Amino acid sequence: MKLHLSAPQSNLIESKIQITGSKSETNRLLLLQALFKNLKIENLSNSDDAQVMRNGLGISNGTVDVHHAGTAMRFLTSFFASQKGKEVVLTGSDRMKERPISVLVNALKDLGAEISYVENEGFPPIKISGKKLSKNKVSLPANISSQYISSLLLTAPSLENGLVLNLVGKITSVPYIKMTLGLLDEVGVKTKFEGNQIKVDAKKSAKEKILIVESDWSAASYFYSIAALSDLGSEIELSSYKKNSLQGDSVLTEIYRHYGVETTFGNNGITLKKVANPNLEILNLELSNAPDIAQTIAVTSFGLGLGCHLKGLHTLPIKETDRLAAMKTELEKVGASVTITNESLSLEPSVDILENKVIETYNDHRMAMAFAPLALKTGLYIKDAGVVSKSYPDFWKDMRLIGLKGKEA
Ligand SMILES: O=C(O)C1=C[C@@H](OP(=O)(O)O)[C@@H](O)[C@H](O)C1
Ligand SMILES: C=C(OP(=O)(O)O)C(=O)O
Repeated sequence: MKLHLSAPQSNLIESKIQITGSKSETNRLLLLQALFKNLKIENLSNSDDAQVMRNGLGISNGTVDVHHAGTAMRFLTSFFASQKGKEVVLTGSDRMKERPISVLVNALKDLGAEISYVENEGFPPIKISGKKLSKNKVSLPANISSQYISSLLLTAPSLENGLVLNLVGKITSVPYIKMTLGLLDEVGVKTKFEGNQIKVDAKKSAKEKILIVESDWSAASYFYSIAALSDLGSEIELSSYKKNSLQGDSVLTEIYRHYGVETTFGNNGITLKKVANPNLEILNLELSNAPDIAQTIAVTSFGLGLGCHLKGLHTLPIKETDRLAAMKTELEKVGASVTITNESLSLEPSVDILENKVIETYNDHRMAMAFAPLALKTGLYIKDAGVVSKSYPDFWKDMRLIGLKGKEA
């Protein structure tokens, strides 16, 4: 589906949006619910990624296809490997077959797991014969993806003696590891994270508990971008968010002050207000702890004609697409001057935005959602706009609530 986006009637935006539950929290809690049957979960994400995670957890024998869902692939690998009697082939989309998994497979094999590669060494699909894992200490690189670490941590309570992880190298996407530990703590699992070592105690059962998933902060980033690109006085209410969030992307509240957007908390949510014009200085950010909002920030900067230098982006090339290369290609299409390295993206200040260009989305929900706010400044086309359902199926419906109409082209 190709959508043509055009500016709303007025760039003074006033709206209230209820955003779906965090995809990251949801996929963690679904796995923990499979280990601790009496957990109840509310405000679950309605994303494709949550759906494939739920479906996968219900399969004991046969093929499990997680499509594009990275956390489902990584989290289910440890789950199946440590569940005696599970015999599965864990596969995904063509892109998923290019997203490396050897760090996790090697760690699980060191713990005694039985895993083999079905096609290419180091990549999905993988054949897993679940078994009781005897060992409980393992080292693994921490600078490639935090998901490998979260995967082992989530499964750790079901191991006979818990688990001790020694993390090698610079730890990336740290807030996601802390989210995992925070949720383990919430269900009563004892954990300790000191230096480069994480310990998780074994736990066979948990008390009945209702866990409420906070709405998705990465999804909130697109409304921050809209607020930044809109007129002074715009006000957008989003729910349901809280101040002491487990999500690292809540750093948006600080980052978007640079663009004149203030955040206030209240009524089980946040209100974004455009209170000032943007700071015209180049925005320098190190985003290794919030990789998923890099695309949003780059487009906001471009839409305001501002320069930015975003680094700490070394994980972007192995996500849904090579996000650095994709962002360079698509931003240059609309007139940006972009420089990328293997871990950074820099934008020169710009004056013109080329209108009615067709933005490719590369099977990446965040390519579609990051570019959508640019419609406040110029008409543009979004190709394969349905990709948003990976994390935010109601995205285009909510864009219409904001006044941003997408017409099928
Ligand atoms: O653990 C998680 O829920 C996630 C971790 C991050 O991946 P990396 O740790 O590979 O950066 C992030 O990009 C992804 O959207 C979700
Ligand atoms: C990278 C992402 O997800 P995953 O790694 O789970 O596919 C994302 O949602 O931006």
